[in-house]
Amino acid sequence: MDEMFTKASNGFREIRAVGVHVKNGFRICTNGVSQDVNSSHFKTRYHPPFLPESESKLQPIEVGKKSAAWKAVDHHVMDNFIVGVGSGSTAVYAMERLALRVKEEGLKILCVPTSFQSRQIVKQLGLSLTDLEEHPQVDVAIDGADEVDYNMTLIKGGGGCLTQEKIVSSCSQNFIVIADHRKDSKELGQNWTKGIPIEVIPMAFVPVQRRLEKLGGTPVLRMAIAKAGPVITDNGNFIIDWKFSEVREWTVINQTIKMIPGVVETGLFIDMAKRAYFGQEDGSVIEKEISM
Ligand SMILES: O=C[C@H](O)[C@H](O)[C@H](O)COP(=O)(O)O
Repeated sequence: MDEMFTKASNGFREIRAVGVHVKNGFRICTNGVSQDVNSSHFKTRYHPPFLPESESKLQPIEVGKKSAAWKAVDHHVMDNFIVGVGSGSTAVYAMERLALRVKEEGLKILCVPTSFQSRQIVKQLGLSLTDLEEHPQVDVAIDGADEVDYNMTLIKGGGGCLTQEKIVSSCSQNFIVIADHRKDSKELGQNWTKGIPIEVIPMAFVPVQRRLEKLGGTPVLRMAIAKAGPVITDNGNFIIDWKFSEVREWTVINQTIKMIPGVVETGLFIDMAKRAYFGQEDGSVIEKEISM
């Protein structure tokens, strides 16, 4: 495993050396890959077309999601891998790509789902399911995000699946984020304005809301759309969306919120992802990696 990822990183570094000219902060390389020359973090752009031409009927945002998902699956999934499969609309494209690779290349992989949704899709696509009881160590987890800041701190849980997603990604040797370009922010809250999702035990939601109010910002109990009452998570809990008022020290905030009795998990993913793929509307993919 380690050797494989080292090889991949080395491959990127070799690419960096063949730059021919600089445009818009990217070093444009002879092989169609370009890299950021300004950032301390490592940033690569894969130029279109990445997807087959048949994808031209997709909406531009969907092209971005699908390009990012395919790139991540193609780069990071190998034969005999245990793969954590995320939740949400972008993760669906990753699962579809996994199914295609299983069919075309005969890959043998087992999928650990992160929600009822991803478990259903894995089954529908004929992929093989496993769980953390059978495989507590996952080779790679590939999942979407609601927002990703410059430091690769994430907000997740827009679809209410944060707790199982965080458990699976914490068991993964490699956690890869896939998203369309709208999720790529300098600071949290720049593009995602719905707040940080927090999963809470139902009987504790009022005391938790009060404690969150003392931290500043506005905690809002997430209400269901096609059901009376609140959203119920896959774990039978409620979600409070904490609309924060300012950029914070997220590690401290995360620890503070997690210490409130009744809080199950927060949608802040800190120091978990090292690499993110952001799909652009033209089908190109920008990869960001935090250098360790
Ligand atoms: O609870 C949902 C998950 O955290 C999703 O991964 C996240 O909301 C991103 O979803 P989408 O890919 O649909 O934007």
